[in-house]
Amino acid sequence: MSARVVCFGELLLRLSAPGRERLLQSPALEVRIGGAEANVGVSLARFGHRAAMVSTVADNALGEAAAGELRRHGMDTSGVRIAPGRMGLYFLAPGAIHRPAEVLYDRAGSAFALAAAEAYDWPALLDGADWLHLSGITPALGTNTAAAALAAARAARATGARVSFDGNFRPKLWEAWQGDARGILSELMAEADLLFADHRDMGVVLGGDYPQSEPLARVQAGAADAFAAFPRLRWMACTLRSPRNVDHHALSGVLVGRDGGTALAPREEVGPIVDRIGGGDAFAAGVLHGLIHGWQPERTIGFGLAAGCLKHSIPGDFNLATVADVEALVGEGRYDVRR
Ligand SMILES: O=C(O)C(=O)C[C@H](O)[C@H](O)CO
Repeated sequence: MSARVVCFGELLLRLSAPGRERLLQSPALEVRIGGAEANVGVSLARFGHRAAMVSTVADNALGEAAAGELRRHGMDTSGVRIAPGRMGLYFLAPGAIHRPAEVLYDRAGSAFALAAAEAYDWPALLDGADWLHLSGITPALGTNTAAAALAAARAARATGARVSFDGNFRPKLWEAWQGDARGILSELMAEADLLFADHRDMGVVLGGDYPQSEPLARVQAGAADAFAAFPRLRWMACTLRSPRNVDHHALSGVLVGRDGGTALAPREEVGPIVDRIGGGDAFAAGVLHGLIHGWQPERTIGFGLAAGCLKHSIPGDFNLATVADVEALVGEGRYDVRR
């Protein structure tokens, strides 16, 4: 079964230090294309869905390369606008062992951030869409993108498409313009059918405090608050991440339904990590894939977690795993050489 999924967000160039170096430790930076919503779209395209990107890129070679990279991985970019301005950048030092990864954004005033909400013709862009996927990064970029994200979500409701929203709270971006994260994120979450968020996101948005010591109980308490606050919401999902160190994490996944039913994917040891950026987006694409297929919650969350784990083995922001790769990890003989 293939669905049409429209993803709306900024395309970024990621400039990372080679290997495990610190930024500019040597005079080289590796360039990749990323962006949380595009990462979800590429993964869904690899899973066989009709994934379409809606964005605005700069009218220069960098913008063309970013859109081209999505096409290379099977996304429809006919909804990507080209406008004067610059591409957003982020610099990454991936860290190692006890030195955490560092992200430095350089995206203020990008062509995407400057695009007015009215630049997007949502009824046309969402024509035939089964799902719209958004994240909390887009509204964190300023008033234009916050208005555009809300217009997209409301248009999706009007056309009958479901809305998937990943909280992706990025404090540095909200602080840069003193945006009202709580008010804006809660307006967006109110439109969502599916929310990727944990108790920390719910703390930011609803002000809740989750003193439970057990991680699953905290997530369930956050989910209960989300379902009470947002009547449209049907599912909430998140990963539970326990870092052993920067290069090795234990990951599990949780999917909570409005009826309170909780499906838990058992913990996986993930390490040594090759590249964790985009792991949450790969998980989101995996969960969406399961929901599109109408799978039972246990199968859906198992697939989502396996997709997220596989991303940690792949350099760059995109999860290039196929359905067969993910199913091989969920199944027997997961580490056999495939020949
Ligand atoms: O951090 C951002 O805003 C990005 O979109 C870059 C990465 O692709 C993203 O964080 C991965 O989820």
